Amino acid sequence: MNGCGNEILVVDLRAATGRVRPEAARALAARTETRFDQIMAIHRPATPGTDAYVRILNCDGSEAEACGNGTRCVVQALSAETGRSRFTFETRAGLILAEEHADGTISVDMGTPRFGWQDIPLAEEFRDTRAIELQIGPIDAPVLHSPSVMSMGNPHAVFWVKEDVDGFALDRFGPILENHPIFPERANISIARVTSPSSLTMRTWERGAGLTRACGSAACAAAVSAARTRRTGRAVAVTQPGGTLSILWRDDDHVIMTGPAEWEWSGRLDPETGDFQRDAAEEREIG
Ligand SMILES: N[C@@H](CCC[C@H](N)C(=O)O)C(=O)O
Repeated sequence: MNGCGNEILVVDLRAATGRVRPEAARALAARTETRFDQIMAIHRPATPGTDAYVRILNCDGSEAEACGNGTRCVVQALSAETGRSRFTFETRAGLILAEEHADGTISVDMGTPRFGWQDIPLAEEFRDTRAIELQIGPIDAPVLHSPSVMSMGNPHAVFWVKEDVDGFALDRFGPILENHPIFPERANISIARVTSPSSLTMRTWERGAGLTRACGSAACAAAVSAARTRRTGRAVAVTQPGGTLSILWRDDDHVIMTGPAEWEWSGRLDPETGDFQRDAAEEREIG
């Protein structure tokens, strides 16, 4: 499936006992046919009252706490299977509530943002995480500097720019910043530009996945950081190369992300080895 072009393998392991091994994830990611940004592995619920436990893997085999675009894909897959529209998932970041609307778009309650340096986490104390001392490029003329940092369940840094976000070599700066010692658990790195009091454009270098066409949690992080720094209001349309998401930072502090999900193809996977066989059925669209 994909969520705004973020390539997602939704792996149904509810009837299985195993897990997707990191080696299997890397093998799948290495093949053109099964290349992906994240795996959303659906397991039987671990906690009463939830519909599933969802384990999230990046294409480098690392685990992530949150994945907004992938969560919308899981909702659409389970809604197509069950006819239900509301779901509660458990992830490493906690409980996630989501709902499919009549027009096919899906809203995910991404939880509440955290701004404390230990919560993100950062390697050293920063009292104000709206803009931290971090820069890349020549010391006296940095290309990117002073990012807003926060946790949306997973760590994010958002660099604010005034120019077109496509003009920055994120493929070059992304890996350096993702692995900067200030981020002991690495970080998702975004470049964002405010285009109006209610809109942003952005690009993201994802932790464990590299450049992607969209990142839901990064869109939430950028929208919250924009509102927190008084660059925008609390309802923002965030446009990424793969499409636009609506983000609302509600007054109760919860962040609601709304956008599409799209089914592409299916197949059978061995989660131990990554062996994969695509179904004969041709591409179809749900929702
Ligand atoms: N694409 C995702 C984010 C996936 C996880 C991220 N790369 C991480 O390691 O934190 C999204 O849509 O949120």
